[in-house]
Amino acid sequence: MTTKLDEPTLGALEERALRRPGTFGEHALVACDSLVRIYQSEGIEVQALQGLDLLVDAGELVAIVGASGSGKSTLLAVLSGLDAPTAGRVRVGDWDLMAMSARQRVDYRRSMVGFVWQQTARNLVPYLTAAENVDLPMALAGVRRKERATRTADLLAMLGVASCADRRPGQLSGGQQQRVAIAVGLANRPQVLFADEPTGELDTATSADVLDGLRTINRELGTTVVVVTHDAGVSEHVQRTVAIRDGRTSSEVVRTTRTHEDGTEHTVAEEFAVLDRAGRVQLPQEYRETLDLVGRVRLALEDSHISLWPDRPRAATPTVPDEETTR
Ligand SMILES: Nc1ncnc2c1ncn2[C@@H]1O[C@H](COP(=O)(O)OP(=O)(O)OP(=O)(O)O)[C@@H](O)[C@H]1O
Repeated sequence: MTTKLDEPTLGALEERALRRPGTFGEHALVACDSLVRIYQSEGIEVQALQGLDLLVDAGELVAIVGASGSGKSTLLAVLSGLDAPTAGRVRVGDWDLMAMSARQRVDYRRSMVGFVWQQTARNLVPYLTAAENVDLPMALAGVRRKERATRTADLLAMLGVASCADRRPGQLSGGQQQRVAIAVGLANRPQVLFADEPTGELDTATSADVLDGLRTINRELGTTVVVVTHDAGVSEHVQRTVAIRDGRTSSEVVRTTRTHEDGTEHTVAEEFAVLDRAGRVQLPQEYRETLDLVGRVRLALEDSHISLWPDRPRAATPTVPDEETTR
């Protein structure tokens, strides 16, 4: 989106980011604090990230969803060390991505993080077999041949593609290619695997297989996984889904498994709005439409919650139903 007059200036955003205390998300593995990324394109400013906050704990499997243009790829480019934000802070493990030299950036990309991209051609070398593709990053990192062979076999087996070891990418289905790509991304034991639309070119059934592969490696190896997608259906496969809107985190869905008294289990999905550090909260569109919330709204602090309702004559709002409460 283009810059509007009432949007904060870059200077103001930078100043705000620097004012923040340094402890934000100190226990998280991935911490994005007020990330801003502004592109200059033919004299027009595009604010792809507008103060985005995101925390991911070690061992989590998180999906980041958002409409086209919401800033997902920009965020992933920053987290993968390919792009630098205009302002804000970003840390992955002990790596401060704002202060890395070119050399450190290469080390970071080789040792700390792994990637799976939407285009399989970007993930796999076409003239190498699946096993050779998994072997390659380890060979470049100087891992001994025997250890490489064991790890390659283990990863391909874990991802259900052991039988594809001697085939080239062109001889594999799209889903098999992406599962081999996950193995390649994990070869050098990264702490985090970033996947950008890994199921974007696949049908629903094959997508489920690939997501299952991500869940398996998250569970078996403990690798933290961040999947970026425009497919809201992915949220059914992960514990936490973070929605991005207009370059900011807007809401989160957390799925937990609860056990009934009779021992049966069921999954509960709870939606949360995300309050940013300036106190802004984005109300879900359906809430705004249902209550016709536009422009100025009434706000009241209650004992345990905040009430918010349309700015209409008082007679029309004698009580505040629970549904109008923000969380
Ligand atoms: N290199 C660039 N130059 C100028 N504008 C850019 C550039 N890259 C991205 N943008 C703009 O930044 C905004 C966010 O883009 P981004 O690609 O991060 O969104 P996205 O959520 O990944 O979208 P999609 O799902 O379509 O890939 C968009 O308005 C886009 O046009």
